[in-house]
Parts: sequence; C-alpha cells; structure tokens
Amino acid sequence: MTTSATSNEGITPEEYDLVVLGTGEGAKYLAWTLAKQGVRVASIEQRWIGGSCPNIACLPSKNIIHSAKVASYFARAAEFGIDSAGYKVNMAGVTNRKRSMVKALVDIHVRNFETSGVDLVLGHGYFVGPRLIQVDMNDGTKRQLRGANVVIGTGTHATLDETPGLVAAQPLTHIEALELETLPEHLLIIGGGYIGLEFAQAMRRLGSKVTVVERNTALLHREDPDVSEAMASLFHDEDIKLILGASVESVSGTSGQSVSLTYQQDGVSATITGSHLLVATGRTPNTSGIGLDLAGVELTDRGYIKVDERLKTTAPGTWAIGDVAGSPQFTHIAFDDFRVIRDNLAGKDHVTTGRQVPYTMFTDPELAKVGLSETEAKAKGIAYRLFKIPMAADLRTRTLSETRGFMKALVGEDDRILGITVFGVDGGEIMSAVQIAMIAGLPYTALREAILTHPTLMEGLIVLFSSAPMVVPGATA
Ligand SMILES: Cc1cc2nc3c(=O)[nH]c(=O)nc-3n(C[C@H](O)[C@H](O)[C@H](O)COP(=O)(O)OP(=O)(O)OC[C@H]3O[C@@H](n4cnc5c(N)ncnc54)[C@H](O)[C@@H]3O)c2cc1C
Ligand SMILES: NC(=O)c1ccc[n+]([C@@H]2O[C@H](COP(=O)([O-])OP(=O)(O)OC[C@H]3O[C@@H](n4cnc5c(N)ncnc54)[C@H](O)[C@@H]3O)[C@@H](O)[C@H]2O)c1
Repeated sequence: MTTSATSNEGITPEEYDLVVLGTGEGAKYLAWTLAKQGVRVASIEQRWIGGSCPNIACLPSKNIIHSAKVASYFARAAEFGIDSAGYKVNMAGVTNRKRSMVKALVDIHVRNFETSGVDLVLGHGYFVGPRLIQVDMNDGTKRQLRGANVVIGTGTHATLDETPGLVAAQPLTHIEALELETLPEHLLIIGGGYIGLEFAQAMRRLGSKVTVVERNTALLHREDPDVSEAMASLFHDEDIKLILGASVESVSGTSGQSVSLTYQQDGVSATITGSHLLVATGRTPNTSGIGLDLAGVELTDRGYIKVDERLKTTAPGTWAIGDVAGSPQFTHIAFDDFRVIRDNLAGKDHVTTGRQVPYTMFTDPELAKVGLSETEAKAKGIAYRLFKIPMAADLRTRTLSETRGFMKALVGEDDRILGITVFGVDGGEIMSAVQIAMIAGLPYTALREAILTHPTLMEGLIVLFSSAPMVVPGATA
C-alpha cells in the first residue's frame, strides 16, 4: 500500500487497486478473488461481515425454517407411527441453533479475509470524492481509501413505508424476527412476498397464530394462477389467515405487546389485532447518505445505482454489485454480478443481460422456477407444449408422505425446455436439475430417456416428460 497527497480533511488517503464498499455476496468474492491474484484490495464493512445472506437473511432464515419443519414432523408424528405426546417448541433453542450457525459462518468469512490478503476495514464508509471513500471506523478513528477501481455493494434494507403509526409501532423486520426468543402469540405480517410467506409458515409451525395482510388480490400475483392458488391453499390448510387485496391504512399499538392494523378490503374498513408485527413489504436500497453525488454516481428513479449491462456506474472506475445495483434480489445473482465485474476488470466482455434468474421460495413445499412461465410465454406469443404432473405421480413423494403440489415444464417447438416450475417437496433441487439440462441445451427427450435412480425425486422428471402434453400455439402473425 502506498500513500498520496493529504486530503482537505487532514487524512492521508490510502491508495488501493480496488476498494469495495460492503462485504455482501458479490463484493466479498470479488475482494477475495482479486486479492489472491496479488491485487491490493480493501473491503469496508460496517456491521455484517459477509453481508446479509449469512448474517440476517438467506441462511439464518432457512435455518429457522428447518426447525419449523422438524416441528411439523412432531405435529404429524402419529402419521409416521411415532408417539410425540408432550413435545414443546423452545424458541430460544431454535434461535440459538441459528446463532451458532451464523457465528461459524462469520468465523469462516473472517478467515477468508485474512488468508486472501484483503484489508478488511470495519466501519461506515461514504464517498468524499470520486473513488475516494472515508470510513468512520468502528474504533472511532477515520480513514480515507482511494481505489483505482471502486465497487459499491451496500445492499438494501427492509422498507418501512409512510403508513401512519407504522414506525411508532416498532415492527419487527426480518432482522429482529430472526432473533426472537419467545414465540409471538399472534404474528401479523404486512406483505405476502418471499419474506412474508417464508416467515408466516415457519412461525405458524413453531406455534404462533399468523395473519398475512397483502395488498394484491392474489398471492404471488406474478406467478401463474395455478401456482398462486396452490400456495394460498397450502396456507389455508396450515391455518394461516390470508387477508388479500387489503390496503393498510394505519397501525396502532406496539409490536411485542399489542398491535393493530386497520385496513380497507373491498371498500370495507376492518381492524385486526395481534401481539407482534413483521413488515415484509420489499426493500429500500442503501444509497442515501453515502456521498454518491460526490462520487459522480447517479441513481435510478427507484433509488438504485444506475448501471449498464457490465455493472459500470455513471462514474469512471466505479462499479455497483448485487441488490444495490438493481440486480434481481437473490444471493446467486449477486454472486453472478461478481463474475461479471471480475471479467470486465480483467478486460473481458461479460454482461448481465439474458442471464438465467432461477429462484426458490423456501416454503414447505418449496416453490422453484427457472425460465418461462405459462403467463410469460402467452404474453410473448411463444408456442409451447406443457408437461404437467401432480407431485403424487413422483413415487418418492409417497414414501415421504409429501405428495402436495405439481411440477410443470414448458417445451419449445425444437424440443428444448423453455422453463420449469416446481411446487413440491425439494422443488429447488428438482428445478436445478432441469436448469442444468437447459444450460446444456438438452432436448426434453434426453431427460425422458435417462436412467435415473429409483425412487428419487428426480426420477419424477421421467414421469413428467413422458406425460401427455397440452399444446399451446404461439402468436399468429
Ligand atoms: C430475510 C431474507 C431472506 C432471504 N433469503 C434468500 C434466499 O433464500 N435466497 C436468495 O438467493 N436470496 C435471499 N435473500 C436475498 C439476499 O439476501 C440478497 O439478495 C443478497 O444478500 C444481496 O447481497 P448484496 O451483496 O447485494 O447485499 P448485502 O448482502 O446486504 O451486503 C451489503 C453489505 O454492505 C454493508 N454496508 C452497507 N452500507 C455500508 C456502508 N456505508 N459502509 C460499510 N458497509 C456498508 C452492509 O452492512 C452489508 O453487509 C433474502 C433476503 C432476506 C432479507
Ligand atoms: N427464497 C428467496 O430467494 C428469498 C427469500 C426472502 C427474500 N428474498 C428476496 O428479498 C426480496 C425482499 O423480500 P420481501 O418479501 O420483502 O419483498 P417481496 O417484493 O417479495 O414482497 C413484498 C410483498 O409485500 C406486498 N406489499 C408491499 N407493500 C404493502 C403494503 N403496504 N400492504 C400490504 N402488502 C404490501 C407486495 O405486494 C409484495 O407481495 C425478495 O423480493 C427476494 O428477492 C428471497
């Protein structure tokens, strides 16, 4: 590391080849990878070493969801011939299991920063000039770091909108919900998207009464209607109350004690009261108050960093990565953003356009999708054959007593698979297997004719692609 001229704050900027703001999924892999190649790299992190995913998002939520799955097995024990009389959920124990996992993950991250040679700078960073970041260090000192290249990976936080009384009610976000040590008696959730639905089912299975209030009239309104209906039916069967098409007008009380939501539904005003409130209404990018204007970095109308398809911002030598760049908000996409920037920094040409965006919602059963849905194919006028089977046709589901749901695949005129949706046990794994076939450009017949182990869930793909398809014509000219 070398130093250059003293800045007007009296702090001497430290010069790096690469400075990365944030240590989330893409940012950390970029830092580790380049540092191992001998590049001088600094990573700035204010709180969560390794970013949201291992600390407060994907992995801890899936950890608690798995405890909820175990609880559901206890609740269903008699079905499996087991007497589980008198079992109890200990929420502190559930949360402690999660904490142990998170601690171990953070330890691994710290070691990776040490062994890769990245200078891990712990503090709050903000731009004071182009490619120049000042850091209010957690130890109370200040540093300035300048990068020949700078990557912004500051992520997002839970949106708390202007609904009267919402902020005063001190609602839980996912961060606090993952730290509960006692079970909410009645959890109200605003937002029936990924976070709302994953938490709703987990908390219900752990023993809370749960009500979800969603503004759209259909759950998961961007999915095909059969998916949306199947998810609503699952929630109904698990005794989770769904209030759909509801517009929340005000909130009163305090989450953790007693909290009420007043909402309009079909022109009628109603109030619901619970013990806790979780807000899961989407994300707000972490772009304010970090001097982006001083760096020459422009924002989109929605407040995300404006980037091109190579993830370059409007400022020279300045890139953005992951959620804050407006990329689809998934860890695997932030990771792919890392590959895009890594390659472009190496002088190659790698763009974000046209990439696959698979996803899995970790309800039980899971909802997993990649490629085209029926709704999208119809909107684009693309002809397809639809292969669809109930999960019960996959014999493995019967051995597991997990027969709920269906899988469906769209196949194009050239026999290539255009997309698959699985709402079923281990749907994410099944979808990923088909995704690999899609990446390889395999015709669906290759899966139909494959010898797959019996009885695995993947064997169901033979059943799927051997079923009689429904033919849907494309748009006529
Ligand atoms: C509850 C929940 C569950 C999720 N589950 C899944 C899932 O199962 N699968 C999936 O693919 N995606 C999931 N996601 C989405 C996924 O977590 C995000 O898409 C992903 O973490 C984005 O990574 P990122 O690097 O863009 O941001 P982040 O991981 O949020 O990283 C940003 C980092 O920057 C730091 N930072 C911010 N501002 C500053 C600053 N000024 N100075 C210093 N440091 C700063 C933050 O502390 C943070 O560590 C989930 C999200 C949530 C909230
Ligand atoms: N398994 C996964 O991959 C996973 C899990 C959790 C989160 N995530 C990511 O994190 C992102 C954020 O999750 P999220 O659940 O906060 O957002 P989301 O966009 O998935 O869902 C938000 C929901 O809240 C509803 N909503 C918004 N304002 C409302 C209001 N005032 N009243 C009632 N309903 C309202 C929206 O209609 C929407 O259905 C997701 O979009 C996803 O990209 C992924």
